[in-house]
Amino acid sequence: MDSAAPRFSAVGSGAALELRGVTRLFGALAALTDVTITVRPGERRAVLGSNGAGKTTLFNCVTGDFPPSSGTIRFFGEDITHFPPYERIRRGLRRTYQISALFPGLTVRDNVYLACRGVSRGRFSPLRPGANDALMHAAEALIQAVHLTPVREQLVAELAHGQQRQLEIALALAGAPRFILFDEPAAGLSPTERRELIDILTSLPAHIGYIIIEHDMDVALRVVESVTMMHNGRVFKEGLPHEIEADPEVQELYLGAGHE
Ligand SMILES: Nc1ncnc2c1ncn2[C@@H]1O[C@H](COP(=O)(O)OP(=O)(O)OP(=O)(O)O)[C@@H](O)[C@H]1O
Repeated sequence: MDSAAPRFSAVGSGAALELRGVTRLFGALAALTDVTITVRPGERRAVLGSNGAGKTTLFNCVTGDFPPSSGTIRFFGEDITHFPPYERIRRGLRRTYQISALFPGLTVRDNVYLACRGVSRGRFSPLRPGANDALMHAAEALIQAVHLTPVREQLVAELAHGQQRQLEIALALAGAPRFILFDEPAAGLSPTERRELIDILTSLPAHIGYIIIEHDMDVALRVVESVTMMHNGRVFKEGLPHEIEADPEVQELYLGAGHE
């Protein structure tokens, strides 16, 4: 993204997400070792690395799915290292999963509405919402943001795979997030669906930063302005997308290892 520098200055200078010396052990295995990463508000970062590099473990530590063994994690300046996941969600952190978390028997609109309702702190009537319901308006806006307006009345089970992935992004956008962790959003997508995904991610509001784990380099490097390369649970390299792409060590370690 060429306009990265002006976009950052417009959204603030403190860190959105800051990991300091994060280590995560599973018995004798160190899935993460002394990982230090700083992501600014509004920044979009790819975390790349071969299988087992520690990418998913990194996400799990940030979301609170399991805590780090040592080190600290700050979210917009606040130490969240030992917060339960829901407290992180309340502060505007979201995540998508490789495995779908959708309700297949409900429509697109109902899925997004329920997500909006789930992260809202208001009280609700048990009656079905009307068209003027504020949360319903919010849901419609999110459906539009992920290009699903034409299929909003369809059941999720009837959607194409790519549309389901788009819907997952809408759910992550519910309730004014400040930062999103995207876990391989391009997995299993067709070339057309990948282009659509790139369009959706690059059109997100400027203040929403994210980290994306993505094996598809064509997608990853087009939707971020910075890259962290991991290897064996450690940060191996950081840089701009074109620097990482051209780096001989990265090419040998990752690009040459079956990833295109
Ligand atoms: N719950 C767990 N229990 C034991 N070991 C785990 C657990 N989760 C991850 N690991 C191990 O930690 C290391 C890092 O795994 P992780 O899933 O974070 O890597 P990854 O970079 O996300 O890989 P992939 O690209 O295959 O998803 C691996 O050796 C993995 O086997």
